[in-house]
Amino acid sequence: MERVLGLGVGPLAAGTVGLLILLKVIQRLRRKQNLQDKVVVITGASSGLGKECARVFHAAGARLILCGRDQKRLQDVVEELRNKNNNGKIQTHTPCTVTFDLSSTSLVSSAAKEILKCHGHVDVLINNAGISYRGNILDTHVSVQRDVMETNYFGPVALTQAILPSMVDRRSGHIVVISSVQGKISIPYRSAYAASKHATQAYFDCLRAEVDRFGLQVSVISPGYIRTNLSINAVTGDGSQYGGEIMLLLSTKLLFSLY
Ligand SMILES: NC(=O)C1=CN([C@@H]2O[C@H](COP(=O)(O)OP(=O)(O)OC[C@H]3O[C@@H](n4cnc5c(N)ncnc54)[C@H](OP(=O)(O)O)[C@@H]3O)[C@@H](O)[C@H]2O)C=CC1
Ligand SMILES: CCCCCCCCCCCCCCCC(=O)OCC(=O)COP(=O)(O)O
Repeated sequence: MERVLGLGVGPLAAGTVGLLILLKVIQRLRRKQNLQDKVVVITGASSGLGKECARVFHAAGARLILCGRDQKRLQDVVEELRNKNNNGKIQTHTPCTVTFDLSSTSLVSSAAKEILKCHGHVDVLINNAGISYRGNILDTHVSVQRDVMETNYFGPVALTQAILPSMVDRRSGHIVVISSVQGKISIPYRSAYAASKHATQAYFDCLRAEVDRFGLQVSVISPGYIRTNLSINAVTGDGSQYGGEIMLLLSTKLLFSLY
């Protein structure tokens, strides 16, 4: 009996592992298939995480709407994607662009109309754009606290609320927001940023609970540190740009040139 069991366990384990791998492959293929022709909006698509998302979703065949404040930078991303060779396996689409400043919430609703005009609806909204802040609370103007909140919190809220009714009407849509570990844990000298991400976490958690009945999905993504331009572009307590890594870069270059 033991020998029979012994003989049976090896093939059974191998078969199970094989089945699990097959399941994973099918799941991955289905996920990719699901993105074919889907209308995906990405804010902050000119740089960092947003640009990387654009590459991945474009390669999966999504119809992208790329957003940011600078048309030229967005157009550069569009050109990069158009020149990508995907071996013809997946049908890709040239992305549209919509340029607007998320911190001017009064402009967001007209931007949302422009977004909805591109393909008539939105399947996935990725609220990614954001800015960082570095400063001591004692030296930070309240206006800076407010500015960070406008971009990181009220901007995504306004855009989400402008797109949401069309998703509810279709009983379909996925809203994603890029928060941060700092949406869960606060660390010193990052008050405005951590506060904006905590607010983001709370708002989108509420939204998830409210729109589940319409079949809509809401995901809050909380990354740790990723090397992008975020730190360089951080605002400081007086509203000026931090640019810390540029200074580090310049001083290293200067040291090398002196040497
Ligand atoms: N990098 C990291 O370590 C982490 C980042 N995150 C989050 O990821 C998101 C993306 O950051 P990351 O890619 O790192 O940063 P980047 O600085 O590389 O990109 C930020 C993007 O946001 C856009 N943006 C900034 N301000 C505005 C505005 N007022 N209106 C419209 N667009 C704006 C920028 O576009 P443009 O300037 O052209 O308008 C740019 O495309 C942010 O929400 C950030 O908080 C979360 C955790 C870790
Ligand atoms: C047993 C004790 C455990 C204590 C754990 C404390 C862990 C604190 C971790 C804090 C991680 C923060 C990750 C932040 C991710 C993020 O949003 O990064 C971007 C920025 O913070 C903004 O960039 P900047 O470089 O300007 O800070």
